[in-house]
Parts: sequence; C-alpha cells; structure tokens
Amino acid sequence: MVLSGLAASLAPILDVQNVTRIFGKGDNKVFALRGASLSVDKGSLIALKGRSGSGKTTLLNIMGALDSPSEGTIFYSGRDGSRMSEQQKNEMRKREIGLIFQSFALVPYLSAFENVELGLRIAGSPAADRKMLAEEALSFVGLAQRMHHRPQEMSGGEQQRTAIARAIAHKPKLILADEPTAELDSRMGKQIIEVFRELVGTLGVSVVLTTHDPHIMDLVDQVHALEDGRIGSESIRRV
Ligand SMILES: Nc1ncnc2c1ncn2[C@@H]1O[C@H](COP(=O)(O)OP(=O)(O)OP(=O)(O)O)[C@@H](O)[C@H]1O
Repeated sequence: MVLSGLAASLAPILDVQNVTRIFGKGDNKVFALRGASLSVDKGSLIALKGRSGSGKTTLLNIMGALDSPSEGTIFYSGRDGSRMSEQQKNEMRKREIGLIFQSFALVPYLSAFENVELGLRIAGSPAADRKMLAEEALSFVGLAQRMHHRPQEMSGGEQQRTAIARAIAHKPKLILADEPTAELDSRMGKQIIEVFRELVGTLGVSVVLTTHDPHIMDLVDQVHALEDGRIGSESIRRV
C-alpha cells in the first residue's frame, strides 16, 4: 500500500505489530521475541527495560531495520517493512534513523568533528553541507569547544555526546540507543537523557532506548517492560 504524504505524516514513526523473532532451528530454536507490539509516536522518549535476554536488543535491531521479524509486521512511518527491499531499508536507515551504542563506537584516531563528519559521509550527506551539519550537531550536544579532541581526550559522557551528535547530524526522525548510559556514572547518564529530552522537545525526534537503570526510567515519557519476548502489562505511560 502506498500512503499519501499526509497519511504517512500522521502515522506513528514506528508501529510494531505482534512481532516474533526466532533464531536457530530445531532443538536450538530461540524465541527472542514472541508477539511484541509497540507504537512509537512522533516526539516521544521511550525506555525499554527487561532482564538480560528478554529481547530488548532484538527489538531495537528490528526497529532500526537491521533485522527482520520472523512473524508479525513493523511499519516505518506507515510503510510495511515486509514490503521494502533491503536497499529501501538501507536508504531509510541512513536518512531517517540514528543509532547509538553502549560502547560509543567512535573511531579512536579521529576527532569528535571527524567522527561526526564520517557519519555524515556514510549517511550520504552532500560534501558541501557536512561541515555545517557536523558543527551544528556538536554544538547541540554542548561540544562546540571540544570538537577537535579525540575520544581518548574526552570523558565517557563527552564521548557518548559525540556519538549522539553523529547519530543526529543527518537529522533523523528516530534515534535508537542500546544501553546508552550503561558505561556512564549517574550524573553523565542524566546529562545524556537531558540531550535526548531536548531533541524530543525542540526537534520532535523520537527516541527509544534500552536501560536497566531505574533512575533513567524516571526521566522518560514511557517505560515498556519486555518479558520473555513480549511487551508486559506493567508498561508505564507518563504522557
Ligand atoms: N543472533 C542470535 N542467534 C541466536 N540467539 C540469539 C541471537 N540474538 C539474540 N539471541 C537470543 O535471543 C534472546 C534475546 O536476546 P537479546 O540480545 O535481544 O536480549 P536483551 O534483552 O537485549 O539482553 P541484554 O540485556 O543482556 O543485552 C536471548 O536468549 C539471546 O541469547
């Protein structure tokens, strides 16, 4: 189904419907997700919690079109993922999604600016725009004065803010962050959530993150608990 521009703009950013993901075969079959459903609206800050192995990373990978459901459907701004080619998914990921990892995943011998600029190259941003976009993103996360430092010369919080700048520089609609505060102390973790909060508030970006930290769960709009591959009934909505 092709949605009109208006219908696509009204659709949730992500609509995960009854998604199951099975790894392996026969006796080695693992149900990482078993009918998980979740809708992500524009401008929401959402945390996924759950014990180790409950399926958080698997769900995040499917949300980021890095993986596909075995059963069920995911709609990306109204587009049915199962009807998109790998190339269409790659294009969508590059343009519309920003990914952030627990371990920052920065290139160690490049400065913060060069790391963000490299991300823009990979996202296919035109060369003429890259300097301005990289500086804008680094200023947004409060690193205007530190952008020519390398990761090893920065604190963990500054490194994660560099990774956020890299994820937002191409102006995606959705940020997916797998345990973005796990390597940070509570003060730096809170600063990272404040950056996400500002992204949601000022740019209308949606953020979905995974966390084990109850303090982080207190700072987001919605908390959804994954239990054995399903979104549990104790999900908390604050908005
Ligand atoms: N590629 C894979 N092949 C086989 N099993 C997998 C694969 N990826 C994940 N699993 C299994 O699926 C289940 C869910 O894993 P997942 O990584 O999504 O959990 P998680 O909630 O993110 O865990 P953690 O909090 O430890 O990161 C686990 O039992 C895991 O071992």
